[in-house]
Amino acid sequence: MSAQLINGKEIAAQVRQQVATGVQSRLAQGLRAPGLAVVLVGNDPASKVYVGNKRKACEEAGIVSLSYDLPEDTSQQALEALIDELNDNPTVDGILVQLPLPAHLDADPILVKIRPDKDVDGFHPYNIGRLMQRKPALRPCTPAGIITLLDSIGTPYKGQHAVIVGASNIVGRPMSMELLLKGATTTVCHRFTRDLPRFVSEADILVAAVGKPGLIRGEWVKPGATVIDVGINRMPDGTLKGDVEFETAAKRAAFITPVPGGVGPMTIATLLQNTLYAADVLHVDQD
Ligand SMILES: Nc1nc(=O)c2c([nH]1)NC[C@@H]1CN(c3ccc(C(=O)N[C@@H](CCC(=O)O)C(=O)O)cc3)C=[N+]21
Ligand SMILES: [Mg+2]
Repeated sequence: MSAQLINGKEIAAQVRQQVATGVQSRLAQGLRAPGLAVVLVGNDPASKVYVGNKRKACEEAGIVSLSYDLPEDTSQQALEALIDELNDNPTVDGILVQLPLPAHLDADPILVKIRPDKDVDGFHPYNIGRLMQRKPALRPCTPAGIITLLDSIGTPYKGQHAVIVGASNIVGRPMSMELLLKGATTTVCHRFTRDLPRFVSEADILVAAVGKPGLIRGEWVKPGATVIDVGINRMPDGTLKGDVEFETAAKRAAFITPVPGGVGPMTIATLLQNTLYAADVLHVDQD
């Protein structure tokens, strides 16, 4: 392997420590600790693990985590009523509704209902619009966390070709806006892209966010590229595998993120940053 590993776990720990310091400084000023409401509907085992990790990370940083575990058969109306209540609760700075929701629920009206200044996932159309118009407010956690990783290795951005594989609302699309804001020339590839290997081979910065294990072949990677793997694919043997064929890609790349221990921990650390930002900067005197 010639690539240098980007240690997301370590950088995430540093970010969480910075957040903890920010929380301490609020307390020293006589302000309350930031509060994050985490809403989980149903019993999806993966969601339970993720939500558990988020709550634990909050508590370690001194953020108060308010848990709302709702039954699988929760109605759209009941979930929307909870959002109204959390929007009006002055001790709640951030609201996170874990996705995916059970099939009978429609996520869009829920996400639009969250007050944009409490939208710590950055999924509200207001926050997406702000990012698109290069005045980001609350930014989606995974793409923002990836920018923290790229900054940590001194990525030059300007003049670089960033290629994003995957065009989802939560990763690919906001990732393209983040990289464009940094001055990269940005291409988004997706299921209808013809000749994916050609685009990948031209990427100075490659972000893979498709959810297909090993889709990106190591031989496609441009020598010296920075490779960011967002894929978290649970294999039948229980191990996690990224979207990038790691061993071969690492021979050609200059920098690469591992799975696990790369992007995933950064998503959670950025959620904590967003919650502190919502409390410190976007605070509207509700109380
Ligand atoms: N409203 C909402 N916001 C989200 O941010 C959100 C969501 N819904 N739904 C699901 C996805 C997924 N996601 C991850 C967070 C951390 C890890 C993470 O910590 N991964 C560890 C491994 C964890 C494991 O072992 O499974 C790692 O990559 O090292 C992974 C995935 C947040 N998501
Ligand atoms: Mg606020």
